[in-house]
Amino acid sequence: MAQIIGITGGIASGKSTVTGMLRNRGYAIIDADIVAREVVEPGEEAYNLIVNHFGRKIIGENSFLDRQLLGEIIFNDQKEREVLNSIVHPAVRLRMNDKKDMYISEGRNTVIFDIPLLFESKLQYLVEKTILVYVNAETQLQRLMKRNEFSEQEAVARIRSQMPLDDKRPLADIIINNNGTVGETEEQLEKIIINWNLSV
Ligand SMILES: CC(C)(COP(=O)(O)OP(=O)(O)OC[C@H]1O[C@@H](n2cnc3c(N)ncnc32)[C@H](O)[C@@H]1O)[C@@H](O)C(=O)NCCC(=O)NCCS
Ligand SMILES: Nc1ncnc2c1ncn2[C@@H]1O[C@H](COP(=O)(O)OP(=O)(O)OP(=O)(O)O)[C@@H](O)[C@H]1O
Repeated sequence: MAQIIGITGGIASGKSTVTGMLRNRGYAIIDADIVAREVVEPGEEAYNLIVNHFGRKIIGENSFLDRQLLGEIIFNDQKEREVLNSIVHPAVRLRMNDKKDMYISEGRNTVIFDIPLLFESKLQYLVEKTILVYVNAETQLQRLMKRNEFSEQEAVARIRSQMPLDDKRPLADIIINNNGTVGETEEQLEKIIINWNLSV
C-alpha cells in the first residue's frame, strides 16, 4: 500500500522549497496550486462559473483568468473568497484524487500532496500523515514581500486569509522549521524520510 503524505504550511512558508527537494529525490508530488490553475483554464467548468460570478473583467490575456485581479478581489473580501473557493476546491479535490490514483496504479510507494489549505479545508482525511512547513510570522511576511514584490499591505491581506501558522502546529504530525537555512530544512526532511520509511 502506498503511503499518502500531506505537506502544508502557509503562503511563502517554504512548501515548494521542501517539495522541490522531494521531487529531486524522485517522489510523486501533487501540487494543489498547480491543479488549481489547471481547473480554471478556459473551457473548464470552473472557469465559466468564475466568469459568470466575477464578470468579464476577470478575463485577462489569451482568455485566461486575470489572476492578479482575482487575487486583489478575493484576498480583500472574505465573501468573494468563499465564492471562489466553493467553485474551485471541489474540482481541485477531484483532480488531485485522479492524479493520486494514477500514481498508485503506477506502483508508487509514496504519494505526496502539497496543499496550502489542508487544515483550513479540513482535508486531513485525504492523507495518512501531515508535515507542516513552519516559519515565524516575521519571516513569512518578509519572504512573501520579497518573493512576490508585494507591499506590506498586500502581503498581510494574503497571510490573514489563512489560518495562522501557529494554530496549524498542533494539527500536524510533524513540523519542519524553515526559519533557518535551506540546508537545515533539508536535514529535517531527511530525518522524516528515514523515520517514516518513505520510499519512492
Ligand atoms: C486567487 C488566485 C487566482 C491568485 O493566483 P496567484 O497566481 O496570484 O497565486 P497562487 O495561485 O500561486 O497562490 C499562491 C498562494 O496563495 C494562497 N492562496 C491561494 N488561494 C487561497 C485562498 N482561497 N485562501 C487562502 N489562501 C490562498 C496559497 O498559500 C497559495 O499557495 C489563486 O490563488 C486562486 O485561484 N485561488 C483559489 C484556489 C485556491 O484555494 N488555491 C489554493 C490551493 S487549492
Ligand atoms: N530556508 C530558507 N531560507 C531563505 N529563503 C527561503 C527559505 N525557504 C524558502 N525561502 C524562500 O522563501 C520564498 C517562499 O518559499 P516557497 O516558495 O518554497 O514557499 P511556499 O510555501 O511554496 O509558497 P506558496 O505556497 O505561497 O507558493 C521563496 O522565495 C523561497 O526561495
